[in-house]
Amino acid sequence: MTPLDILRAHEPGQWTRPEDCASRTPLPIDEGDRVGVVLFNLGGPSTLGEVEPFLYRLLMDPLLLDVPVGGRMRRWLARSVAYLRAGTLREHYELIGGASPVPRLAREQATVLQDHLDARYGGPAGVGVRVYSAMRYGRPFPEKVAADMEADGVDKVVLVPSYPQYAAGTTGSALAYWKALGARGERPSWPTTVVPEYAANPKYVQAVSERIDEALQRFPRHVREEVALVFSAHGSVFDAQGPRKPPYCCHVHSTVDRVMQHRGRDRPFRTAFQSLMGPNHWLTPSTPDTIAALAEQGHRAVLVVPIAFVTDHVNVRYDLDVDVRETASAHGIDYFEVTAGLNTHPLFIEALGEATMAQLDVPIDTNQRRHGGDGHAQTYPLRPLQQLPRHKVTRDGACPTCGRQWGARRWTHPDRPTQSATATDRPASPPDERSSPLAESRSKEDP
Ligand SMILES: C=CC1=C(C)c2cc3[nH]c(cc4nc(cc5[nH]c(cc1n2)c(C)c5CCC(=O)O)C(CCC(=O)O)=C4C)c(C)c3C=C
Ligand SMILES: [Fe+2]
Repeated sequence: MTPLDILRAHEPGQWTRPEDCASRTPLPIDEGDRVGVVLFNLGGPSTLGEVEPFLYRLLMDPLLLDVPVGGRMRRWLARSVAYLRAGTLREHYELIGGASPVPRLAREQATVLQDHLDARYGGPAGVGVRVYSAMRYGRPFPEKVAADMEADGVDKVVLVPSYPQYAAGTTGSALAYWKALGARGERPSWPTTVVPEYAANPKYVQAVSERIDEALQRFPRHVREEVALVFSAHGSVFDAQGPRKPPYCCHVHSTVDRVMQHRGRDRPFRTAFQSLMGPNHWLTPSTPDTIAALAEQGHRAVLVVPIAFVTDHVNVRYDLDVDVRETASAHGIDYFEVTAGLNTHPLFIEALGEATMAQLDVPIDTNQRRHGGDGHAQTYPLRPLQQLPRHKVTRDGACPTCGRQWGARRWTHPDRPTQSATATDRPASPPDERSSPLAESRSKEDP
């Protein structure tokens, strides 16, 4: 399917909410079934020669970039901007190793996820699981992946976008493409379920927190205590209002809230949006502005935590690690670091596994000890990793920042079904009010 085909198939107003795509009931799986897990990603150029076609496909996506021109005019515009932007972008890719790391890292994630799903769930349940990596704007394209799945005899499908937070331009776009392929008869029609988001999955949250701890070790010991965190989400255009307003912002704030809750709100933090381009109405504040504001408030050490994507990529390794680092230095930030991507962090792979399994009804209870689970778990975060139980998902999380009911789905512990919403959703008090001049900003993010 060409970028022009997907533009023509696009119906405005669709795919702006997880509800537009998510299945509300788990997909029944029988013993002997072959389940194909499609791990969707944005993709990226694997060579410098692929930079311009990658950009063209991206700029032709009506869900990512909503501009008031269509058809051939849009194609001309996308080609021109891709041509103009490609020169600069190639330089950025050259600086980070000559290509996008996304395709390689996404393949690795798919391999490790497959091993995990097989060992933890598929094997004990007698279900064949195969994980496929598919890219929205690069290779392998979803149509090629669908052909492989057909050749492999897949019976049922789970679509797992690698984006933790739902945005129409990322998850929505991947699903719209998959749906359009089905509508055009370019892939078989399988019984299918979708993971809409996993922004508050406890293992995902814990994996982000571990990346923070690793990166804190890179700061000199004497400043470590005072490092401020800037959670940096990829920018998104923010013009739809009212009930169709996309939940992306609420999901990002949900993730940040859970990570800081997990860390006992140990230090000052901010949430910001990066890599904004063009004159659109982007989510604010921007990452560079936020760092400048922190410098003005007297902070000297900043750790940036990319939060809306799960591998290293050019907008982290160049935009943050090179460009924003210079901005930070110019504003007097003496110590500046960026966390590594989650990539194949074991807890993150387990989170993807839980998100996948939450959409499936498998023939046995994989929580039972004889099936590799841990039977009855009492406390969630302190259990050894291999013993963590499968979590159930509810849909009643509220955004910790604006209070709308579009926060991330809440993951409740199967052995503590009565756990109150307030215990998990309300920002925690700081563990102690230290007498440091930064203490007042530890407890809660500034507006
Ligand atoms: C123009 C509008 C764009 C929106 C809206 C947008 C949202 C968005 N993007 C990501 C994740 C990634 N985007 C990446 C690259 C990239 N994104 C845009 C445009 C928009 N993204 C462009 C033009 C590019 C190309 C790079 C550049 O020109 O700077 C990447 C990097 C891929 C790589 O190969 O390294 C990621 C990752 C999210 C999560 C998001 C959320 C709404
Ligand atoms: Fe992007």
